[in-house]
Amino acid sequence: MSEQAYQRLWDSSHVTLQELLDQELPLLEPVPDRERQSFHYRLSSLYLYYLGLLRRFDTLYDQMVHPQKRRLLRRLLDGVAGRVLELKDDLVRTDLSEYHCLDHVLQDLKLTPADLEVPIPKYFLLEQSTILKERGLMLAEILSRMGPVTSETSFPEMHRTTAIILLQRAERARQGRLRATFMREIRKEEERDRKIREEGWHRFSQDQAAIIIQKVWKGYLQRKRTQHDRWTEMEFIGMLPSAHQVNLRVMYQAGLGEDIGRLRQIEKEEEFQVAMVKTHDVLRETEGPDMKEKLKEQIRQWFIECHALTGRFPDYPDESLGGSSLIFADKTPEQVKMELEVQAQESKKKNQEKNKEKENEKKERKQKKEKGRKREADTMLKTWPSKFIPVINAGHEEYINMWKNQHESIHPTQSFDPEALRVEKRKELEEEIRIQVDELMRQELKNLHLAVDREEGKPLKPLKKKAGKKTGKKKKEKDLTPDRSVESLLEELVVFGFLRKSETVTLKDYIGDFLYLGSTLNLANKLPMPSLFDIRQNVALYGVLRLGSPDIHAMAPLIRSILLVGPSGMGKKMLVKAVCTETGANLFDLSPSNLQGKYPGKMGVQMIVHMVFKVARLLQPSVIWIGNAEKNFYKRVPKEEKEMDPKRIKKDLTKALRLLSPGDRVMLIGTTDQPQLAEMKGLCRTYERILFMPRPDYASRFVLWRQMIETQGVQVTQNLDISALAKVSDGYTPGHILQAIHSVLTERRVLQLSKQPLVASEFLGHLAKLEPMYREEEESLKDWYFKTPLGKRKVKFIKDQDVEEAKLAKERKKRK
Ligand SMILES: Nc1ncnc2c1ncn2[C@@H]1O[C@H](COP(=O)(O)OP(=O)(O)OP(=O)(O)O)[C@@H](O)[C@H]1O
Repeated sequence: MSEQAYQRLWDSSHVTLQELLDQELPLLEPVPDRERQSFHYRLSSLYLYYLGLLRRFDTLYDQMVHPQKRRLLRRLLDGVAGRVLELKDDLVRTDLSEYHCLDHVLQDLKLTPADLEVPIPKYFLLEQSTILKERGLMLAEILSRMGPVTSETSFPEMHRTTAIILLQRAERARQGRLRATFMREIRKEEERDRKIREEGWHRFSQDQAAIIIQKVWKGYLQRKRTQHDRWTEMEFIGMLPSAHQVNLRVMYQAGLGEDIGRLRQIEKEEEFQVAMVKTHDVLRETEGPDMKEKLKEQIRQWFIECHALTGRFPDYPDESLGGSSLIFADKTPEQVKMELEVQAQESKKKNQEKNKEKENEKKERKQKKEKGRKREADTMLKTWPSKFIPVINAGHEEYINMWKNQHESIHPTQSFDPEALRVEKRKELEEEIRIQVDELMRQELKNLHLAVDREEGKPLKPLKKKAGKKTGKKKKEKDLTPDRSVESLLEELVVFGFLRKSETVTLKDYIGDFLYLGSTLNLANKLPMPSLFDIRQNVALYGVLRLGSPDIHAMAPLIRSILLVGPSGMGKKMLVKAVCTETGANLFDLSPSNLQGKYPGKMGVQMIVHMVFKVARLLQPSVIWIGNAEKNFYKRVPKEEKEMDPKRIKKDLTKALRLLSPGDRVMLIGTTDQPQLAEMKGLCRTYERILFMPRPDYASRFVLWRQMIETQGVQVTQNLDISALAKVSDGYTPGHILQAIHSVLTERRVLQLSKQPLVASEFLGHLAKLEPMYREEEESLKDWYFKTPLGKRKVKFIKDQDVEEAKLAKERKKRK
């Protein structure tokens, strides 16, 4: 795509953005609970539109070359991503569930399930590629120093004689097979000769022979042609995948174009960086002295005017209040003075009021609890004020003022706009000079106070105590390793196996389809179970988008931990690895089994938790993974695990988690397949979001079979009935399906495929050997989920709805 095409895409994106911003205000108005459905619909459509915008801004930021436009695009991209996260939060509160059935909204907006996929901004990895490489090298170096890895890669030892016997046996078998084939051929030939001898050759005339050959050949040709026509027609109507040779070339060319675009970006960015420094220096030299003098003159004028009006020189505004910039905010000197005094008085009043409020609050809380139940019946739904809308709005305005409809003719080489750069740098310089001038003028004013008013100038007290108190409430973490470098801590964590090298798995590799009947099930008052698509989407939202960018993390609703709950083989570990791959995060392993025998005692646990969280924060983004998370919260520790003492980490973990604040891109991800064994309160308090993963449905199983077979390098043909496989594998997890595929598609079987096509029945034997997930197991997991805080609220909501519907039905009957 050319730069002009990207500009057009940008222009059209802002038309959509404008429409969305217009829809934002009405959302802030509270809506009664009975309008929940329409409120949910509005939220969902906004969410879907923002997702579309996120996709577009990602493409634009990835491909546009102009450095100034890219800076704005980055802000817009982060803003929209943050807004998506906020809307997701609102959706969870409205739906009382982590999963949302948006099929009807998709249908109304003429979108496809692919539009619901959460795009992962490409810059997450591209812009930190060097850091990631360095980190990878450091890890590899530490691992290599530790010596060869033991158990995992080593093979079972075999005695020499046994090995020779094995080889001999294999060789004799090979020779035997060859001889058998040879003998079969000889026997066939003998048979043929015998038949000819007995029956004699059938003599054809030349014409007869020609006709027979033509008949066979023409038949063969026609069959081939018909088959080819049939395939092309099937391809045309989308019943068969199209031949991929064409796609590969096109894809390769597109990829090449994108890479060239990125190289041009780097070139233009470097040019822009040099120009920024140069412009700043030039402006400071040419306009700086004038600016300084002018500013001094204006401030002096303000001193004099104030003195003439109030009889004394004013107090200089403190730097924390904006210094002299406060003076030039289109206000008279009296107004400024009044405002400053009022602020000082207000802060005093507020302190007094606070004490009173605290007492009142206690009383109110009691009353509220009583009223709570009554009020719940007529709750009001509304979205929380957004932190990202102001960012998006500012970006939108900047676009309208500077970049709207700018076509290639204005910046043919995609170099920066020097005039815009000068305006920006001038503002920066003004601010810089203002701070210097403020210092000087503060001194001058002090002298004036002494000389004329004969008093010491009182510096205005900044109103920062309030803010200080708030942050002061949070306990500061005690550094248990103040004298150790990050490198040494890192090395220790690697040596003890707490910091691991994560496998490269992308989120796209997590196969799973959309739930197409969600709203229909909802209408029938049946609770739809989440699909694998929903799970992938939630992991992208909670894990990837939050950890990928510091700007998004700092402002988005804070989520420090998630818990993946599902039967074994559902891909929980795979998702943890995918989060690490997509964001370049470090993977720390604090699973109970990994802690066993390491860092004993109370102090030991405290130290390891401290070290992990400290390094995770310093080298963010980081994922701290706890496998079998239920063990940390066991209701009763099993006898065989008493020695492991899995609960010892619980306290320190919760404490360390609480200390994570916005901007600390560290996420705790727990995985468990037996949450029932844990005590609910502790588990739900530690893990803020619980993502339930039930067994895959038919649609997901269908794509799982197809894609997993294809990733083994096997083209799925019509001989393989995937639908039948999807049907019979109900109850099996993706892990099971993968296992069955691995058992069937051995190297030998893959080589035979051209002669002996793959059929569904081959998989059945292997599948039957695996233990499926039984209904009781699934029911018990579901029961557990509906006892979690969010699950409980959902169940209660459905019950209330049922009661209301029953009432309405009764009333209707009475009226009849
Ligand atoms: N949706 C999926 N798409 C592709 N592969 C999957 C999917 N789900 C699971 N797998 C594969 O199945 C195998 C088992 O997955 P994984 O070990 O992540 O499951 P798990 O839920 O963590 O199991 P456990 O609870 O036993 O630890 C892995 O090889 C993984 O790649």
